[in-house]
Amino acid sequence: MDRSVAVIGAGSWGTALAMVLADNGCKVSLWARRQEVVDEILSEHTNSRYLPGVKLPDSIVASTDLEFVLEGTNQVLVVTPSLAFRETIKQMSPFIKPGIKLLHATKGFDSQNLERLSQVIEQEIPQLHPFDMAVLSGPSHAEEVSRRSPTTVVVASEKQATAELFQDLLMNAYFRVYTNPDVIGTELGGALKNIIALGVGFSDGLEFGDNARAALITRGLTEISRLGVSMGAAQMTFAGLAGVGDLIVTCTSKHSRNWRTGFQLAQGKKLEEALASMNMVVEGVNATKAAYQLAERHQVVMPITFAIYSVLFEGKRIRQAVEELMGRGKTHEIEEVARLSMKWKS
Ligand SMILES: NC(=O)C1=CN([C@@H]2O[C@H](COP(=O)(O)OP(=O)(O)OC[C@H]3O[C@@H](n4cnc5c(N)ncnc54)[C@H](OP(=O)(O)O)[C@@H]3O)[C@@H](O)[C@H]2O)C=CC1
Ligand SMILES: O=C(CO)COP(=O)(O)O
Repeated sequence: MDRSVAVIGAGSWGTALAMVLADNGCKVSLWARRQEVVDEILSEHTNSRYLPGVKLPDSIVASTDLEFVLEGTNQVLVVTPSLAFRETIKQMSPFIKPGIKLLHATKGFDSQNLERLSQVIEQEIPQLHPFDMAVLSGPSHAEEVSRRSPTTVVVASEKQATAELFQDLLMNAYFRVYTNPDVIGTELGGALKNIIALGVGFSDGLEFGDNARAALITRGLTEISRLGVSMGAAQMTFAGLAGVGDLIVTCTSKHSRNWRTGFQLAQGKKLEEALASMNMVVEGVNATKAAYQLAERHQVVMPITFAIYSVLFEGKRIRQAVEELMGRGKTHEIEEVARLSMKWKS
Protein backbone atom coordinates (compact mmCIF):
# COMPACT_ATOMS: atom_id res chain seq x y z
CA MET A 1 0.00 0.00 0.00
CA ASP A 2 1.23 3.51 -0.90
CA ARG A 3 1.76 5.39 2.36
CA SER A 4 2.67 8.83 1.01
CA VAL A 5 0.39 11.67 2.10
CA ALA A 6 0.45 15.36 1.18
CA VAL A 7 -0.88 17.53 4.02
CA ILE A 8 -2.09 20.93 2.83
CA GLY A 9 -2.06 23.45 5.68
CA ALA A 10 0.56 23.77 8.40
CA GLY A 11 -1.48 25.38 11.16
CA SER A 12 -1.95 23.54 14.44
CA TRP A 13 -4.31 20.89 13.09
CA GLY A 14 -2.48 20.17 9.83
CA THR A 15 0.81 19.87 11.71
CA ALA A 16 -0.66 17.59 14.39
CA LEU A 17 -2.22 15.31 11.75
CA ALA A 18 1.07 15.28 9.85
CA MET A 19 2.68 14.02 13.08
CA VAL A 20 0.10 11.22 13.42
CA LEU A 21 0.76 10.13 9.83
CA ALA A 22 4.54 10.30 10.27
CA ASP A 23 4.28 8.28 13.51
CA ASN A 24 2.47 5.66 11.40
CA GLY A 25 5.35 5.42 8.95
CA CYS A 26 3.74 7.52 6.22
CA LYS A 27 5.89 9.63 3.94
CA VAL A 28 4.50 13.08 4.75
CA SER A 29 4.97 16.25 2.71
CA LEU A 30 3.48 19.29 4.41
CA TRP A 31 2.45 22.47 2.58
CA ALA A 32 2.78 25.77 4.43
CA ARG A 33 2.15 29.13 2.83
CA ARG A 34 5.04 30.92 4.55
CA GLN A 35 8.73 30.10 3.97
CA GLU A 36 9.60 30.79 7.66
CA VAL A 37 7.29 27.96 8.71
CA VAL A 38 8.87 25.60 6.16
CA ASP A 39 12.40 26.57 7.23
CA GLU A 40 11.59 25.98 10.90
CA ILE A 41 10.00 22.59 10.22
CA LEU A 42 12.96 21.48 8.11
CA SER A 43 15.74 22.76 10.33
CA GLU A 44 14.34 22.68 13.88
CA HIS A 45 11.54 20.12 13.43
CA THR A 46 9.14 22.44 15.23
CA ASN A 47 6.21 24.69 14.33
CA SER A 48 6.48 26.98 17.33
CA ARG A 49 3.76 29.46 16.45
CA TYR A 50 1.06 26.79 16.24
CA LEU A 51 2.38 23.93 18.40
CA PRO A 52 4.79 25.48 20.90
CA GLY A 53 7.02 23.02 22.75
CA VAL A 54 6.28 20.13 20.39
CA LYS A 55 9.03 18.25 18.52
CA LEU A 56 7.91 17.02 15.09
CA PRO A 57 9.12 13.73 13.58
CA ASP A 58 12.29 14.39 11.52
CA SER A 59 10.77 12.60 8.55
CA ILE A 60 8.20 15.34 7.80
CA VAL A 61 9.17 17.26 4.66
CA ALA A 62 7.75 20.77 4.16
CA SER A 63 7.48 23.19 1.25
CA THR A 64 5.57 26.24 0.05
CA ASP A 65 5.35 24.70 -3.42
CA LEU A 66 1.97 23.00 -3.87
CA GLU A 67 3.01 21.14 -7.02
CA PHE A 68 6.10 19.73 -5.28
CA VAL A 69 4.10 18.65 -2.23
CA LEU A 70 1.41 16.96 -4.30
CA GLU A 71 3.76 15.33 -6.80
CA GLY A 72 3.65 11.53 -6.84
CA THR A 73 1.26 11.19 -3.92
CA ASN A 74 -2.03 9.32 -4.05
CA GLN A 75 -3.42 10.62 -0.77
CA VAL A 76 -4.08 14.22 0.18
CA LEU A 77 -5.26 15.75 3.44
CA VAL A 78 -6.50 19.37 3.34
CA VAL A 79 -6.55 21.31 6.63
CA THR A 80 -6.70 25.05 5.89
CA PRO A 81 -9.11 27.42 7.63
CA SER A 82 -12.51 27.51 5.89
CA LEU A 83 -11.93 31.08 4.66
CA ALA A 84 -8.92 29.89 2.63
CA PHE A 85 -10.44 26.57 1.61
CA ARG A 86 -11.86 27.32 -1.85
CA GLU A 87 -8.81 29.30 -2.92
CA THR A 88 -6.44 26.54 -1.79
CA ILE A 89 -8.50 23.80 -3.44
CA LYS A 90 -8.55 25.82 -6.68
CA GLN A 91 -4.75 26.12 -6.60
CA MET A 92 -4.41 22.38 -5.95
CA SER A 93 -6.81 21.32 -8.70
CA PRO A 94 -4.35 21.22 -11.65
CA PHE A 95 -2.14 18.80 -9.70
CA ILE A 96 -4.89 16.36 -8.66
CA LYS A 97 -5.08 13.31 -10.91
CA PRO A 98 -8.30 11.26 -11.11
CA GLY A 99 -8.16 8.43 -8.58
CA ILE A 100 -6.34 10.41 -5.89
CA LYS A 101 -8.01 10.10 -2.48
CA LEU A 102 -8.68 13.38 -0.70
CA LEU A 103 -9.58 13.85 2.96
CA HIS A 104 -10.37 17.22 4.53
CA ALA A 105 -10.36 18.10 8.21
CA THR A 106 -11.54 21.72 8.06
CA LYS A 107 -14.56 22.72 10.16
CA GLY A 108 -16.64 25.43 8.53
CA PHE A 109 -18.60 26.52 5.46
CA ASP A 110 -17.72 28.20 2.20
CA SER A 111 -18.08 31.84 3.16
CA GLN A 112 -19.61 32.96 -0.14
CA ASN A 113 -22.42 30.55 -0.84
CA LEU A 114 -22.80 28.54 2.37
CA GLU A 115 -21.73 25.31 0.79
CA ARG A 116 -20.27 22.44 2.76
CA LEU A 117 -16.57 22.06 2.09
CA SER A 118 -16.90 18.70 0.34
CA GLN A 119 -19.24 20.48 -2.10
CA VAL A 120 -16.47 23.02 -2.71
CA ILE A 121 -14.08 20.14 -3.50
CA GLU A 122 -16.61 18.68 -5.95
CA GLN A 123 -16.93 22.04 -7.71
CA GLU A 124 -13.26 22.97 -7.85
CA ILE A 125 -11.77 19.50 -8.53
CA PRO A 126 -14.32 18.03 -10.97
CA GLN A 127 -11.93 15.22 -11.96
CA LEU A 128 -12.22 13.81 -8.42
CA HIS A 129 -15.09 11.34 -7.96
CA PRO A 130 -17.16 11.98 -4.77
CA PHE A 131 -16.36 8.38 -3.77
CA ASP A 132 -12.69 9.42 -3.52
CA MET A 133 -13.39 12.11 -0.92
CA ALA A 134 -13.68 11.89 2.83
CA VAL A 135 -14.02 14.19 5.83
CA LEU A 136 -12.38 13.90 9.27
CA SER A 137 -14.02 15.34 12.38
CA GLY A 138 -14.49 14.71 16.09
CA PRO A 139 -13.22 15.89 19.47
CA SER A 140 -9.56 16.49 18.77
CA HIS A 141 -7.61 19.51 19.92
CA ALA A 142 -4.27 19.66 18.13
CA GLU A 143 -2.46 20.54 21.37
CA GLU A 144 -3.40 17.13 22.82
CA VAL A 145 -2.97 15.06 19.65
CA SER A 146 0.53 16.52 19.23
CA ARG A 147 1.30 15.24 22.75
CA ARG A 148 -0.02 11.84 21.72
CA SER A 149 -2.90 11.89 24.23
CA PRO A 150 -5.66 9.36 23.52
CA THR A 151 -8.03 10.83 20.93
CA THR A 152 -10.95 9.50 18.89
CA VAL A 153 -12.17 10.87 15.56
CA VAL A 154 -14.45 9.86 12.72
CA VAL A 155 -13.73 9.66 8.98
CA ALA A 156 -16.80 9.82 6.77
CA SER A 157 -17.01 8.98 3.09
CA GLU A 158 -19.72 7.94 0.66
CA LYS A 159 -17.49 4.98 -0.16
CA GLN A 160 -16.54 2.62 2.63
CA ALA A 161 -13.17 1.76 1.07
CA THR A 162 -12.15 5.43 1.03
CA ALA A 163 -13.08 5.91 4.70
CA GLU A 164 -11.18 2.72 5.55
CA LEU A 165 -8.12 3.81 3.59
CA PHE A 166 -7.80 6.96 5.73
CA GLN A 167 -8.67 4.98 8.85
CA ASP A 168 -5.72 2.69 8.10
CA LEU A 169 -3.34 5.57 7.43
CA LEU A 170 -4.26 7.54 10.56
CA MET A 171 -5.14 5.02 13.24
CA ASN A 172 -2.61 4.11 15.94
CA ALA A 173 -2.34 3.49 19.68
CA TYR A 174 -3.23 7.09 20.66
CA PHE A 175 -5.39 8.04 17.67
CA ARG A 176 -8.48 5.87 17.20
CA VAL A 177 -10.40 6.41 13.97
CA TYR A 178 -14.00 5.31 13.39
CA THR A 179 -15.72 5.33 9.99
CA ASN A 180 -19.17 6.66 9.07
CA PRO A 181 -20.99 6.87 5.70
CA ASP A 182 -22.63 10.20 6.63
CA VAL A 183 -20.47 12.92 5.07
CA ILE A 184 -23.10 15.64 5.51
CA GLY A 185 -23.65 14.98 9.23
CA THR A 186 -19.95 14.64 9.97
CA GLU A 187 -19.19 17.93 8.23
CA LEU A 188 -22.09 19.82 9.77
CA GLY A 189 -21.43 18.57 13.31
CA GLY A 190 -17.86 19.89 13.15
CA ALA A 191 -18.85 23.24 11.66
CA LEU A 192 -21.87 23.99 13.84
CA LYS A 193 -20.44 23.04 17.26
CA ASN A 194 -18.16 26.08 17.10
CA ILE A 195 -21.18 28.39 17.36
CA ILE A 196 -22.34 26.78 20.58
CA ALA A 197 -18.80 27.01 21.99
CA LEU A 198 -18.96 30.79 21.53
CA GLY A 199 -22.26 30.77 23.46
CA VAL A 200 -20.82 28.69 26.29
CA GLY A 201 -17.89 31.12 26.38
CA PHE A 202 -20.42 33.98 26.83
CA SER A 203 -22.14 32.07 29.60
CA ASP A 204 -18.94 31.12 31.41
CA GLY A 205 -17.59 34.65 31.00
CA LEU A 206 -20.67 35.93 32.84
CA GLU A 207 -20.27 33.13 35.44
CA PHE A 208 -23.72 31.70 34.78
CA GLY A 209 -22.48 28.31 35.95
CA ASP A 210 -22.83 24.64 35.16
CA ASN A 211 -26.60 24.51 34.62
CA ALA A 212 -26.42 27.12 31.89
CA ARG A 213 -23.45 25.36 30.25
CA ALA A 214 -25.28 22.01 30.22
CA ALA A 215 -28.40 23.70 28.85
CA LEU A 216 -26.47 25.33 26.01
CA ILE A 217 -24.71 22.09 25.09
CA THR A 218 -27.92 20.04 25.13
CA ARG A 219 -30.23 22.52 23.44
CA GLY A 220 -27.38 23.46 21.09
CA LEU A 221 -27.17 19.85 20.01
CA THR A 222 -30.92 19.91 19.32
CA GLU A 223 -30.43 22.88 16.98
CA ILE A 224 -27.43 21.31 15.26
CA SER A 225 -29.35 18.08 14.67
CA ARG A 226 -32.43 19.92 13.41
CA LEU A 227 -30.49 21.88 10.82
CA GLY A 228 -28.33 18.88 9.99
CA VAL A 229 -31.26 16.55 9.35
CA SER A 230 -33.01 19.16 7.23
CA MET A 231 -29.81 19.37 5.13
CA GLY A 232 -29.69 15.61 4.64
CA ALA A 233 -27.64 14.33 7.60
CA ALA A 234 -28.41 11.18 9.58
CA GLN A 235 -29.76 12.10 13.02
CA MET A 236 -27.61 9.49 14.78
CA THR A 237 -24.37 11.05 13.57
CA PHE A 238 -25.03 13.88 16.03
CA ALA A 239 -25.03 11.36 18.89
CA GLY A 240 -21.49 10.40 17.85
CA LEU A 241 -18.00 11.88 17.84
CA ALA A 242 -18.69 14.50 15.18
CA GLY A 243 -21.80 15.61 17.09
CA VAL A 244 -22.00 15.50 20.84
CA GLY A 245 -18.34 14.40 21.15
CA ASP A 246 -16.95 17.48 19.47
CA LEU A 247 -19.54 19.71 21.11
CA ILE A 248 -18.42 18.61 24.58
CA VAL A 249 -14.73 19.16 23.87
CA THR A 250 -15.16 22.55 22.28
CA CYS A 251 -17.53 23.80 25.01
CA THR A 252 -15.43 22.62 27.95
CA SER A 253 -11.77 22.76 26.92
CA LYS A 254 -9.25 25.46 27.76
CA HIS A 255 -7.81 24.83 24.29
CA SER A 256 -10.99 25.88 22.49
CA ARG A 257 -10.46 29.04 20.50
CA ASN A 258 -14.20 29.48 20.06
CA TRP A 259 -14.94 29.15 23.77
CA ARG A 260 -12.10 31.54 24.64
CA THR A 261 -13.40 34.10 22.14
CA GLY A 262 -16.91 33.96 23.64
CA PHE A 263 -15.41 34.27 27.13
CA GLN A 264 -13.45 37.38 26.17
CA LEU A 265 -16.49 39.01 24.57
CA ALA A 266 -18.47 38.41 27.76
CA GLN A 267 -15.70 40.18 29.64
CA GLY A 268 -16.12 43.25 27.47
CA LYS A 269 -13.61 42.80 24.63
CA LYS A 270 -14.66 43.81 21.12
CA LEU A 271 -14.95 41.02 18.56
CA GLU A 272 -12.04 42.32 16.46
CA GLU A 273 -9.83 42.61 19.54
CA ALA A 274 -10.69 39.09 20.72
CA LEU A 275 -10.01 37.58 17.29
CA ALA A 276 -6.71 39.43 16.94
CA SER A 277 -5.54 38.21 20.35
CA MET A 278 -6.25 34.59 19.43
CA ASN A 279 -3.45 34.25 16.83
CA MET A 280 -5.32 31.24 15.44
CA VAL A 281 -8.46 30.68 13.43
CA VAL A 282 -11.84 31.02 15.20
CA GLU A 283 -14.27 29.29 12.84
CA GLY A 284 -17.40 29.88 14.94
CA VAL A 285 -17.81 33.53 13.94
CA ASN A 286 -18.26 32.83 10.23
CA ALA A 287 -20.14 29.61 11.02
CA THR A 288 -22.69 31.66 12.99
CA LYS A 289 -23.31 33.84 9.93
CA ALA A 290 -23.63 30.76 7.72
CA ALA A 291 -25.92 28.89 10.12
CA TYR A 292 -28.17 31.95 10.49
CA GLN A 293 -28.70 32.03 6.73
CA LEU A 294 -29.00 28.24 6.40
CA ALA A 295 -31.63 28.16 9.16
CA GLU A 296 -33.69 30.72 7.26
CA ARG A 297 -33.21 28.85 3.99
CA HIS A 298 -34.28 25.52 5.51
CA GLN A 299 -36.92 27.04 7.82
CA VAL A 300 -35.31 25.58 10.93
CA VAL A 301 -35.80 27.05 14.40
CA MET A 302 -32.38 27.81 15.99
CA PRO A 303 -32.94 30.23 18.88
CA ILE A 304 -29.49 29.85 20.48
CA THR A 305 -27.72 30.35 17.16
CA PHE A 306 -29.88 33.40 16.43
CA ALA A 307 -29.12 34.80 19.89
CA ILE A 308 -25.37 34.37 19.32
CA TYR A 309 -25.74 36.00 15.89
CA SER A 310 -27.48 39.00 17.44
CA VAL A 311 -24.66 39.43 19.97
CA LEU A 312 -21.87 39.05 17.40
CA PHE A 313 -23.33 41.07 14.54
CA GLU A 314 -26.18 43.22 15.85
CA GLY A 315 -24.66 44.59 19.03
CA LYS A 316 -27.15 42.92 21.37
CA ARG A 317 -26.00 42.65 24.99
CA ILE A 318 -25.41 39.07 26.07
CA ARG A 319 -27.65 39.41 29.14
CA GLN A 320 -30.46 40.74 26.96
CA ALA A 321 -30.06 37.80 24.57
CA VAL A 322 -30.21 35.36 27.50
CA GLU A 323 -33.37 37.01 28.89
CA GLU A 324 -35.02 36.66 25.51
CA LEU A 325 -33.96 33.01 25.18
CA MET A 326 -35.29 32.16 28.64
CA GLY A 327 -38.51 34.07 27.97
CA ARG A 328 -39.43 32.29 24.74
CA GLY A 329 -42.90 30.74 24.50
CA LYS A 330 -43.47 27.30 26.02
CA THR A 331 -42.47 24.30 23.90
CA HIS A 332 -42.08 20.56 24.33
CA GLU A 333 -38.55 19.37 24.91
CA ILE A 334 -38.54 17.02 21.93
CA GLU A 335 -41.40 17.55 19.48
CA GLU A 336 -40.99 14.11 17.94
CA VAL A 337 -41.34 12.38 21.31
CA ALA A 338 -44.39 14.45 22.25
CA ARG A 339 -46.01 13.80 18.87
CA LEU A 340 -45.37 10.06 18.93
CA SER A 341 -46.43 9.48 22.53
CA MET A 342 -49.77 7.71 22.31
CA LYS A 343 -50.26 7.53 26.06
CA TRP A 344 -49.75 11.23 26.72
CA LYS A 345 -53.03 12.71 27.94
CA SER A 346 -53.58 16.43 27.55
N1 LIG B 1 -6.56 23.30 16.00
C1 LIG B 1 -7.35 22.28 16.30
O1 LIG B 1 -7.26 21.70 17.39
C2 LIG B 1 -8.35 21.80 15.32
C3 LIG B 1 -8.66 22.53 14.20
N2 LIG B 1 -9.59 22.06 13.32
C4 LIG B 1 -9.93 22.79 12.12
O2 LIG B 1 -8.83 22.80 11.24
C5 LIG B 1 -8.89 23.94 10.39
C6 LIG B 1 -7.52 24.60 10.39
O3 LIG B 1 -7.34 25.13 11.67
P1 LIG B 1 -5.99 25.19 12.47
O4 LIG B 1 -4.96 24.28 11.93
O5 LIG B 1 -6.35 25.04 13.89
O6 LIG B 1 -5.57 26.70 12.19
P2 LIG B 1 -4.45 27.56 12.90
O7 LIG B 1 -5.10 28.81 13.36
O8 LIG B 1 -3.68 26.77 13.86
O9 LIG B 1 -3.50 27.90 11.66
C7 LIG B 1 -4.00 28.58 10.55
C8 LIG B 1 -3.30 28.05 9.34
O10 LIG B 1 -3.97 28.50 8.19
C9 LIG B 1 -3.04 29.22 7.38
N3 LIG B 1 -3.75 30.29 6.67
C10 LIG B 1 -4.31 31.39 7.20
N4 LIG B 1 -4.87 32.12 6.21
C11 LIG B 1 -4.63 31.46 5.05
C12 LIG B 1 -4.93 31.70 3.70
N5 LIG B 1 -5.60 32.79 3.33
N6 LIG B 1 -4.53 30.78 2.77
C13 LIG B 1 -3.88 29.68 3.14
N7 LIG B 1 -3.55 29.40 4.41
C14 LIG B 1 -3.92 30.28 5.35
C15 LIG B 1 -2.02 29.76 8.35
O11 LIG B 1 -0.85 30.06 7.63
P3 LIG B 1 0.09 31.25 8.13
O12 LIG B 1 0.84 30.71 9.30
O13 LIG B 1 0.95 31.49 6.95
O14 LIG B 1 -0.77 32.42 8.48
C16 LIG B 1 -1.87 28.53 9.23
O15 LIG B 1 -1.11 27.54 8.61
C17 LIG B 1 -10.01 24.82 10.95
O16 LIG B 1 -11.17 24.66 10.18
C18 LIG B 1 -10.23 24.27 12.36
O17 LIG B 1 -11.56 24.43 12.81
C19 LIG B 1 -10.22 20.86 13.53
C20 LIG B 1 -9.93 20.10 14.62
C21 LIG B 1 -8.97 20.51 15.60
O1 LIG C 1 -12.52 21.48 16.46
C1 LIG C 1 -11.84 21.56 17.43
C2 LIG C 1 -11.68 20.45 18.39
O2 LIG C 1 -12.27 19.27 17.92
C3 LIG C 1 -11.16 22.85 17.71
O3 LIG C 1 -12.03 23.68 18.37
P1 LIG C 1 -11.69 25.22 18.58
O4 LIG C 1 -11.57 25.81 17.19
O5 LIG C 1 -12.82 25.80 19.35
O6 LIG C 1 -10.39 25.30 19.31
